[in-house]
Amino acid sequence: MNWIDNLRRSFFDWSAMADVLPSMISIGLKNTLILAAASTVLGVIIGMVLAVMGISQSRWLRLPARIYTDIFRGLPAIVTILIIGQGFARIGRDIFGPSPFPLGILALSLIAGAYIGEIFRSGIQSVERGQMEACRALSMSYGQGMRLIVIPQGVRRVLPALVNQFIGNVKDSSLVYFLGLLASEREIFRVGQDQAVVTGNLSPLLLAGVFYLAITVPLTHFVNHIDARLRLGKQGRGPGPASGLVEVSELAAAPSGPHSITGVANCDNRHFRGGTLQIRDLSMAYGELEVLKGVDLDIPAGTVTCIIGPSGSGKSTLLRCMNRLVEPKGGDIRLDGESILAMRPEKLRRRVGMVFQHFNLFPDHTALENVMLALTKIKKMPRQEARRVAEARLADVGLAARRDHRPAGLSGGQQQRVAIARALAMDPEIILFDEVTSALDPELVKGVLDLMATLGRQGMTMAVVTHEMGFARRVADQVVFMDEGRIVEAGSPQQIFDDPQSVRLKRFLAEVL
Ligand SMILES: Nc1ncnc2c1ncn2[C@@H]1O[C@H](COP(=O)(O)OP(=O)(O)OP(=O)(O)O)[C@@H](O)[C@H]1O
Repeated sequence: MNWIDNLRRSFFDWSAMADVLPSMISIGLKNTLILAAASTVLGVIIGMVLAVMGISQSRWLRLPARIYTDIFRGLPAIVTILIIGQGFARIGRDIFGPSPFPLGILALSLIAGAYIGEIFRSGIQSVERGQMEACRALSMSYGQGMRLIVIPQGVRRVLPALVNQFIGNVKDSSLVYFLGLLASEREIFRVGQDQAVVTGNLSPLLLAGVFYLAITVPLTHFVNHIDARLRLGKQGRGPGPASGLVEVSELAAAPSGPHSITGVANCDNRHFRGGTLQIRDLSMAYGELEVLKGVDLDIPAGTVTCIIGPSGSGKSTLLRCMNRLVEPKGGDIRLDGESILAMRPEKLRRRVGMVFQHFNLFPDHTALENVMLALTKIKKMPRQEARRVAEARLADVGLAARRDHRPAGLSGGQQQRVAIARALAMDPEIILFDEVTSALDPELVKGVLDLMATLGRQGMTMAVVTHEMGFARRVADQVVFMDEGRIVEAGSPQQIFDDPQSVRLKRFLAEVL
């Protein structure tokens, strides 16, 4: 059993470990943490700049970011550390004095920055486009949308990868000893190695290994825990997302009865001040593709206009022109007589709200926070007042009890009703609904349509792109049939559904009814 004895002497010399332990903690651990933390912080700053440059529209910003990343990711860490630490030693001495420690931090930061930049860039680009659309529809500028929603969401998504990078820096910090650190600047590895030379065995290095693991393993698990917490949030009181049928029975059991949404009784007396839209000779193209070709349409105040037509006929594009999520190529749209093309888009979108097919709720925010966000950040409402308004709007859509739930904890129908509450909270004169029930399971469609019908009765001006012909027939004041970028027919539901004139509309109705 000689080899067991050898192993024990090499790795488990307890007295050698005990001797090195104090300097391992007071010198090695301290310096390793300083190197790793400082280079991660600097790396995050460099990485954030690189990420913003990397997603910029300008290739003159993208190109240097790309070159930087390729160089510092491509070089082995030790090469960068030696080039920076020794190549710039004189400048380093002039700036920082004799210690190579700051240059070591700089070298680690430059390496980390390249990786962190890529992490941030992919995180930001992984945020769905709909999130920015929702921000813009809530009258945020591009910068506000990035700052308040897209970047925080992207960063949260890459939190585990960032911590991996910190762990990488903890490990890479062991390479800085090549620069010839002063005794008091040694990191964990160097302290262990020096002592290993003195004792003639590897026990101090084994202890160094244990120190590295003691830093990195708990950190990984802690971050996984935080990540799960951030993703799912604190689930609010009451049941989680129940089956669709449970939700339907919840709605039916609500105080105001099955034909309106919970709490709508509270706002049945409400009357919206709807605005008027006049669309004249509107055209719009995506590059060469002409999508709208001279559209004329009047949407009177307090009325519901349903826009129907085959896929690709330009319905969503027409809607998006009304709040300038896309810019028309020609023609004009007037809101209460004033051309929307002359307005600042953010100002226009306060007056013209929008609800999307895929809800586009902010996943890191509870239902209440989703509704409050634009009130506090855009309308600059005091928090207490914003909270009161948001609670009232959530009650209007029957979701008072679920205000502390995040979108992931709500059914599709509930998410869509939160999205409607979010649009309503801004007090718009007009709301645009873009196929808002198309992504919902069949049993949840009715709750959302009933809510929209109630809003229509209360005088909200609404433009609704829909495939729900029953809803259009029942609720619309006018129905507009579009095909190939033109309005082919418009009229009352009776005219459109019972007495279609054009061959195209007859064929469309034969397909869908
Ligand atoms: N961002 C875009 N870039 C390029 N083309 C687009 C874009 N968005 C839409 N289109 C094209 O414009 C045309 C009209 O699209 P639009 O979404 O307005 O139609 P729609 O009637 O709403 O269709 P659907 O009912 O399928 O949503 C389609 O041919 C579509 O492929």
